[in-house]
Amino acid sequence: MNILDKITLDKRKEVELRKSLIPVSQLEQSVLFERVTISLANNLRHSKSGIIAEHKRRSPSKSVINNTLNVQDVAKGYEAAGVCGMSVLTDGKYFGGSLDDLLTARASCNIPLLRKEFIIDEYQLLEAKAYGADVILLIAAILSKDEIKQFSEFAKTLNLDVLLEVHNEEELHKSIMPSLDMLGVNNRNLKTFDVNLDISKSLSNLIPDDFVKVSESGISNINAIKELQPYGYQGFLIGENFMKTDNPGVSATEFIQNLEK
Ligand SMILES: O=P(O)(O)OC[C@@H](O)[C@@H](O)c1c[nH]c2ccccc12
Repeated sequence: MNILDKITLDKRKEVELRKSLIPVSQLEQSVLFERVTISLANNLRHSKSGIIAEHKRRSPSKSVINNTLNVQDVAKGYEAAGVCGMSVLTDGKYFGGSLDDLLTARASCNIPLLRKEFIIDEYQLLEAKAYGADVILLIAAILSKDEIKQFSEFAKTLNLDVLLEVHNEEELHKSIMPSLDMLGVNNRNLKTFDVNLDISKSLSNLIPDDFVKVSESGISNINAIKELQPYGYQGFLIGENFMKTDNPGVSATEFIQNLEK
């Protein structure tokens, strides 16, 4: 079994337990259900740099990235750096994150927050909303076309932006539908962890112009972004490059200043 199958299998069990612990009616009572969300897609459309900065403590491909930071400082630092949005990993087992991280980030900044999660159930979208997300991620590799449609349409009823992630042409073809806001190309193969920026380049012309194009993973310098911009990318999701430093906010600040120079 590949790692993605394993993560998805574990996630199904986890979500069943979560549902038994916190009923939908309770999630819907969160004050954050009343909050007016901020659109990441809009921010990206109007930004020169288009950086989405991620909070990621560890990953199955890299083990520990940073264990000493706290989410509050990272969120404040990213906001001060002028990022378009922040991605918060909420998977515990493989990435060391939690929904509490999302809530802490929400309490610490006013930028769009992406719940970075392996979504396999509508319940997780209600959680995303209840814990303060503005955007959800849907991963084409683990979802059917019908599920992508169902989850993205449900997200829109909650006023959440939808970022759909693909890694190859087949995933892209099954995914294109009007209920998505952004199309992300993951440069990392989630089954093998190989990273190659050429994937963003080769898929770019197959993505219709009405979606904001986002390039994800393995971006470690501004040259990578300068190379990807001519292919129409307006968003760049960066995790490790910032999180591996002692001060991700300062790293993001310097990165954005150099990029906008
Ligand atoms: O740390 P990186 O290489 O900059 O990558 C960030 C982000 O793209 C990556 O964490 C990611 C992209 N898609 C995902 C899906 C699930 C978990 C994680 C991810």
